[in-house]
Amino acid sequence: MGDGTRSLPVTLRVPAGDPPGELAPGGAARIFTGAPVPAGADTVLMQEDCEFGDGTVTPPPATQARPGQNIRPAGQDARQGDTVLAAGTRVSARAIGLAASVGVSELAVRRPRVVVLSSGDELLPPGAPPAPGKIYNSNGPLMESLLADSGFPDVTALWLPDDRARTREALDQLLADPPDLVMASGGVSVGEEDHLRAVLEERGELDFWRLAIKPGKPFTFGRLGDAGVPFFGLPGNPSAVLVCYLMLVLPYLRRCLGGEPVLPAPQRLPAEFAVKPGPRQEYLRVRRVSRDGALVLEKHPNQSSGMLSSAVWADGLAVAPVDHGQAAGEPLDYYSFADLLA
Ligand SMILES: Nc1nc2c(c(=O)[nH]1)N[C@H]1C(S)=C(S)[C@@H](COP(=O)(O)OP(=O)(O)OC[C@H]3O[C@@H](n4cnc5c(N)ncnc54)[C@H](O)[C@@H]3O)O[C@H]1N2
Ligand code: MOO
Repeated sequence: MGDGTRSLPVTLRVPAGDPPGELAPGGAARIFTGAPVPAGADTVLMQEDCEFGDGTVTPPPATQARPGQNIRPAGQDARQGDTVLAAGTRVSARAIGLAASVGVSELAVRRPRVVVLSSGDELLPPGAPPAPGKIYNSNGPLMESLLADSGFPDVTALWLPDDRARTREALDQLLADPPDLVMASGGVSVGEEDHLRAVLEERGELDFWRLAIKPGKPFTFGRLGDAGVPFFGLPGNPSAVLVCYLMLVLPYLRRCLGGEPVLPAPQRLPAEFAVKPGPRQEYLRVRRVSRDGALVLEKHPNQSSGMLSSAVWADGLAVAPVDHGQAAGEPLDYYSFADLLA
């Protein structure tokens, strides 16, 4: 470093990409952003702060320079032997960037294979002409897309009719090459045509049936076949599928993969609406709105579990605890869809 009065000969030029080289004592190097610091140099000054002569440079007074400035030390991001991505880390774009920065071009990943089942004789595939008594299968595409949005793209989607023998056959077929998880919608309530839960009991075991949540009451969990493939039986109502996936299936998948936390921390926000006490924990489709500069929760007026337009209108879920009533203005836990899927 100069003392501000002495001009130094520029003896070296170090473009980015060149090997470091060595700076002779008493000399200065012209160096470019991204270039390695030559041996013998300990400080980089910005050219704007220097004066240039014919092959010489006059640095600013030493008081304006700090040794090491403008140098990124080797090992600043990661040192040899450091774990840069711990097991259980989701392979995000950020993680891929970090792996690439340490020269890693391939990562060993666990990518669960999920089978999505949509059950019901009333279901038509979207795109088919409408027909009396039929509705479009929204849960299949919803489940597939929720899985893809949360990092699980390896999905096989199947349709099951309301038929015990064919349901049995389909489960046997998929157990010939067991996936990591089966997620079904519909057929888990108490109707005579609800066969999935019955076949689960034949072909595996039912761990539990029914939860005190709204929507999602007939939620079913069990294990299929000798492999004990986890089976999530989601109720057929589309908003129940959305809530049960975000609050039950996705946390389970994350826990299996070692990713913590499995749920984001909720935000506590005042609700603009009153809550009536009820026997089930309720997941309300809400959105955050700004009122007089403060964020509050607005509830969609129609919370029917059969509809999805309210889920598209909403930007998240507010949770009303069991047997809990409150007046408008009191706070509730809120999870944004973006946080839940991140
Ligand atoms: N007697 C009782 N009936 C019902 C009860 C109950 O406790 N006792 N619970 C109700 C609740 S809560 C729910 S949720 C539903 C769930 O029943 P299932 O899981 O057996 O579902 P399904 O009956 O097959 O379907 C319910 C509803 O959702 C429609 N659906 C089904 N699959 C799809 C799909 N892939 N895409 C779009 N919509 C779908 C289906 O047509 C029904 O309207 O049970 C209540 N009944
Ligand atoms: O789960 Mo049901 O969706 O409570 O209506």
